[in-house]
Amino acid sequence: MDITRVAIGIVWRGGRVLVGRRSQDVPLGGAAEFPGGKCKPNEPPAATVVRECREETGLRVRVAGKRHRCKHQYDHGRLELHFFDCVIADPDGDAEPRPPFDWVDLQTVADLDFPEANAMVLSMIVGSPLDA
Ligand SMILES: Nc1nc2c([nH]c(=O)n2[C@@H]2O[C@H](COP(=O)(O)OP(=O)(O)OP(=O)(O)O)[C@@H](O)[C@H]2O)c(=O)[nH]1
Repeated sequence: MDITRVAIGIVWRGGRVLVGRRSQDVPLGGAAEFPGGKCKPNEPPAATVVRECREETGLRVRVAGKRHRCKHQYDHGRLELHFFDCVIADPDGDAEPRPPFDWVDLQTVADLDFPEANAMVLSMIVGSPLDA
């Protein structure tokens, strides 16, 4: 069965991370989400995450490191998810994300309703935040 590669960014700034909300008309509509999306054919996940963060939030990020990789079966398909820790590329520049994305502290993140596949990475980031 086909597996779709997805790259997701945990974008850090001052102990907070970027979180948005999926629109209602897509799979897992209304759930909280980190910026990210499907990899294009032959696109490395680390490149996807930079592209998707820019498209979705308007912010330029750089990858600080790999955080987690997992496979997950949803009703809408089987995914291979690549999670990356990211930071704002220009730390002195504008870091105001485009709505619905916003900077959210980890205590709040832990209480939000994310897609199932995020469960492991959520406990990882709460237990071991990136100092950025
Ligand atoms: N962006 C994002 N997607 C996530 C997260 N967790 C998670 O399971 N996913 C899943 O990963 C997949 C991402 O696909 P997407 O539909 O957002 O991708 P995309 O932006 O390329 O969409 P498009 O097909 O409309 O261009 C969805 O199935 C989504 O449910 C998350 O934290 N952020």
